[in-house]
Amino acid sequence: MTTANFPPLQNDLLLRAARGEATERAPVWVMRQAGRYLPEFRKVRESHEFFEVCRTPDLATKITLQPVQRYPRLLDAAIIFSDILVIPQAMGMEVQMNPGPYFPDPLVTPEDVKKLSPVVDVQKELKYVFNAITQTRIELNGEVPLIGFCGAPWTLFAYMIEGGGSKTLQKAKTWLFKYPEESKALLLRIADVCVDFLVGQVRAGAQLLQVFDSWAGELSPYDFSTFSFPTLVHISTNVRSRLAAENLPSVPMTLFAKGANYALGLLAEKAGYDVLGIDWCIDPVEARRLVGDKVALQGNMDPSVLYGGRDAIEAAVKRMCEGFHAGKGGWIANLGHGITPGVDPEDLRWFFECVHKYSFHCVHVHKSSGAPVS
Ligand SMILES: Cc1c2[nH]c(c1CCC(=O)O)Cc1[nH]c(c(CCC(=O)O)c1C)Cc1[nH]c(c(CCC(=O)O)c1C)Cc1[nH]c(c(C)c1CCC(=O)O)C2
Repeated sequence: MTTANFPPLQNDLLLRAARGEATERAPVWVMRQAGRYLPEFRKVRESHEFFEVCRTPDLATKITLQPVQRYPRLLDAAIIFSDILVIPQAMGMEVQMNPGPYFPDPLVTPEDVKKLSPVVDVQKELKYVFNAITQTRIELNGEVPLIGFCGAPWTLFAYMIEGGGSKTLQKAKTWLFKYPEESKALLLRIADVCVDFLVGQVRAGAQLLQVFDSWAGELSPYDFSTFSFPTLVHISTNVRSRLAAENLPSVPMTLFAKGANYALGLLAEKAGYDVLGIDWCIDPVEARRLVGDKVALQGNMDPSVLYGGRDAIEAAVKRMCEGFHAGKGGWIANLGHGITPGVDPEDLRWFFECVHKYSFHCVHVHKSSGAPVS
């Protein structure tokens, strides 16, 4: 099976919105949509370890499809079931999930970089992700596009040094400020693995790529532009040139730099992504003002609104739709971060239904009256 003979795509709302084209309503999906809030996901996890699921294409495919099957005609994208931490594993580090990420042997000083594999054969090390993507593309049967992803170098660097989650990122920041040159070298080394990984995902069948810089918001604007931003540009530039050189589809690219709302103008202007994801700490109108019409936006309802019941969800979705539709440019409806365990799957269904209802309304009114919606 090659990319050319996958089943034809029946719903291209996501891809059109990502390219900034007008859509009849906003496409919608949610980060972590195949996850612990779903009983069918937890059922699979009862008998399989987290990374075992990632490494077994049958299981990764099954879980990727779970939300698509549960919410037929409501969901406009699938995202491959995997984790950002497969890159540190491919670079030679051990990572466990118990229940959060845990690295038994993190990088403590720049000396430890020697412990990483000198050359990473991404095609071999992450073949299981590529196989899962190809299998999912086949089983999706063209229903919705499939998103591939990776972690951004700064976020991965932080995990590799902290050895897991952290409130202050004290160890990772010690590296940045004490060993800036060694830090930049390691960040670029991770970025090169990201490039190979993302290109491989498109070769395997991914139709849009998202880079998650989940810890971008922990950096000052200066440190973000010094340490993270150059690696994000490295990724977008090299992925695009490699896709062109290898005659692969030029898929849209999304960057979600969580918390880096201070950098939205810079990112829209110079990072080289088609879509910028935003969290809930910025108003959609303000985000659109900062990025102009250069990129599509993705986001941004606070995931915790999903705990607030139907009226709260409907009001928040309506407000979000009005905010995003008030400006020009593409919009992909999403949460401002991943969906959390404990959300009732029926409340997520309601979120999708509200996006269908209100984003249609906004576009419609906008077009027919020529005036922004009140
Ligand atoms: C930081 C990060 C990680 N992983 C990821 C990020 C970036 C997005 C973000 O900021 O949330 C990305 C990720 N992780 C997972 C996906 C799958 C696709 C999807 O549904 O979006 C994606 C895109 C599955 C997962 N990754 C993980 C789970 C839950 C683990 C389980 O099954 O027990 C899932 C479904 C575990 C994971 N993986 C990670 C953490 C911190 C945790 C534990 C805490 C948590 O669950 O949020 C690292």
